[in-house]
Amino acid sequence: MTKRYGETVANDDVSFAVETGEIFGYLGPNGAGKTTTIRLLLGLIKPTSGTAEVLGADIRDRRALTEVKADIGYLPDTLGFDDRLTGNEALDHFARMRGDERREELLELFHPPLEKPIETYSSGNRRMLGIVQAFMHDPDLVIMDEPTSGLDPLKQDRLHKFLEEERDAGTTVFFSSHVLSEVQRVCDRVGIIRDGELVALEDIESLLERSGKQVWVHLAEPVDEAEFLTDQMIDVEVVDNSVQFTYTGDYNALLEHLVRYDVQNLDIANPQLDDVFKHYYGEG
Ligand SMILES: Nc1ncnc2c1ncn2[C@@H]1O[C@H](COP(=O)(O)OP(=O)(O)OP(=O)(O)O)[C@@H](O)[C@H]1O
Repeated sequence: MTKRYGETVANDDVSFAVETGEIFGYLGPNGAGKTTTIRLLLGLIKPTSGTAEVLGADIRDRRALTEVKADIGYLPDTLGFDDRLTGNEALDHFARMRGDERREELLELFHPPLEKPIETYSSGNRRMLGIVQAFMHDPDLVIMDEPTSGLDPLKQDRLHKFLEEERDAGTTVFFSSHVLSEVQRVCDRVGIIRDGELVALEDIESLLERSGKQVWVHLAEPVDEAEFLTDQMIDVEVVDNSVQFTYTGDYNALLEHLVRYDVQNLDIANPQLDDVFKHYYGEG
């Protein structure tokens, strides 16, 4: 799909598939184009060119999309509730449109103050009401725009566990985020969007694997950069006797290289998604 706003290409020929029963993370910084994709998928805006299918319905086919929406849950970035309603009244409103067979069960996990008007809610309480609303009709597919924003760490954790349970029960989850650690923790696959373009589309494991190892070495003597560094070491930082780098080459070659030095301390770890992310968003 492509979506233009005048000169701005908010989505530039974005193409991906989300498999049934997976948690797909849609990652990118502010303004990258995540909300645009989500609004396109829900038929709230029209693509400039291209199209997509959601649960078999073409997003340009209003009638087909309306039919499948009974099986879709949607958590928007800003909730379109009438603020004068109480939480209960808002949920009643959505229940009349789509059903609410899981309402009570969800309210045990996420419990906004239902008797109060929404205009008095904190952002976390708004988000919780939105989560209950998105799941209470037991949808097959849930699309969420930054679902954890505004939630405290315990509630975030609760949502992550809940999403994993839903996925295990067969629900398909698509959510956008700019929080790398949450995508790394809960998602099966990730699409990374930058300036409207999809720059990576992979399962988390292979994204991390392809991204090498994070190595930290402390030598007995100051590091002689000219002698020590090889082409397979990238993002190098040298401070006195210590050197830190991302290693992308053959592991045996690294070990053979290191035995030539008096190594006092060594740490080799998988990169965090943050480090991977820097490759896509860092300068150059
Ligand atoms: N209605 C609009 N009119 C003009 N430009 C828009 C409109 N909606 C979005 N844009 C532009 O499209 C680009 C992508 O915006 P979008 O909201 O999709 O990003 P995002 O990744 O969801 O960002 P955030 O994380 O801040 O919500 C931005 O440059 C934004 O300014």
